[in-house]
Amino acid sequence: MIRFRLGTRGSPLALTQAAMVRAALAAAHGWAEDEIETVVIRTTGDRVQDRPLAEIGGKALWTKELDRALLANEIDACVHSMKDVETVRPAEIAIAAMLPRADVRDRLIGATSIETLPHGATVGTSSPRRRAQLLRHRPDLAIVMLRGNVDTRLAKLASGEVDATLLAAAGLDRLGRDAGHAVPTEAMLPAPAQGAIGIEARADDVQVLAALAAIDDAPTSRCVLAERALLAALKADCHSPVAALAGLAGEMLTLRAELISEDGSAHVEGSGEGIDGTCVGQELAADLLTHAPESVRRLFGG
Ligand SMILES: NCc1[nH]cc(CCC(=O)O)c1CC(=O)O
Repeated sequence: MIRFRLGTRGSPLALTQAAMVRAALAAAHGWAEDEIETVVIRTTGDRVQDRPLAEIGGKALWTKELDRALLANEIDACVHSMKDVETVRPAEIAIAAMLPRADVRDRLIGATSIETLPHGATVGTSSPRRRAQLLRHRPDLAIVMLRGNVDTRLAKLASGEVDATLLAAAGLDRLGRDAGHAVPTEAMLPAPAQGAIGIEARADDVQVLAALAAIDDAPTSRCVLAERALLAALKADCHSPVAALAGLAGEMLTLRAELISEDGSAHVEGSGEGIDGTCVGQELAADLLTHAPESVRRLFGG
C-alpha cells in the first residue's frame, strides 16, 4: 500500500535527498520504506545544462514542475535543497519540514585553500556568490562558468577544464564524494539555506503537514527561515551575490550576512540577533542596504 508520494528531481543528489526524507518519514511513523513512493519529476533547470541559470527564465527553475505536480495532487510532498527554493512561493504551498542541516560550508576542490590557488588560476563556478567572494579576495583569478550536477563538475575538473571548483560540502557528503578542502565560514560565508533539505506540501493538506511535522528539525527551520527572510527582504534569490548564515545559542538567533558586487570589488557585511528569525532577517537586510556601497546596493531591492 502506498501511503505517501514524494516528488523529487531526478539528479543523483536529489534522489539521495529524497531517500533521506523517505527514511526519516518511515522511521518517524513506523511505515515500511516501500509504502513511500518516490516520484521523479524533470525540471527546467535539469533540462537546460549549457546556459547560465539566470538566462533560462530565472525564477522557479527547480520548483515549477514540482509545484504543478503537487497542486495537481499527483504527489503529496516535494523534496528540495532549500538553497534552490525561491523566497516567494505560491500561497497554496507551504514549507512543511526541514531535515537536520548538514555541513554548511563550501569545499574547494583542486587546491587546499583560496590563498594557495596559483596566480591567475581558473576556477569554475556558476554561482554569482562564489564568483564574487573569490574575486573579493583574489582578483587575479579567472572565474569561468561551470554547470551540471556534482559528478559532472568533478569530471570537468578532472579533465583539466578548470584548475579548481567550489561545491557545497553537503552535496558532496550526501553523494559520498570525499573531495576537496572545507573553506571556513569566516573565509567564505555560505549561500542562504545551504545544507538544508526542505519538504513542501499543499498548505491545506493537514494530514500530510502533520506527518511531515514529525520529521522537522526545529533549529534548522528557524535558522533557514531567518536566512530566507533576509533574502526576501533584499528581493534577492539564489543567483544573487549574497551569503548568509544563522546560528542559535539557546533561544537567541544570530544572523551574519554579506552582499558583494559582482566583480568582488565592493561589499558590505553585518550581523544581527534576536528571537524572531524573520525580524532579524528583515532588519539585517535593511541595515545592509543602508550601508552598502552603490555598486552593491543597485543589485538589490529592485
Ligand atoms: N545550486 C545547486 C545546489 N543546490 C544544493 C546543493 C548542495 C546541497 C545543499 O546545499 O544542501 C547544490 C550544489 C552545490 O552548490 O554544490
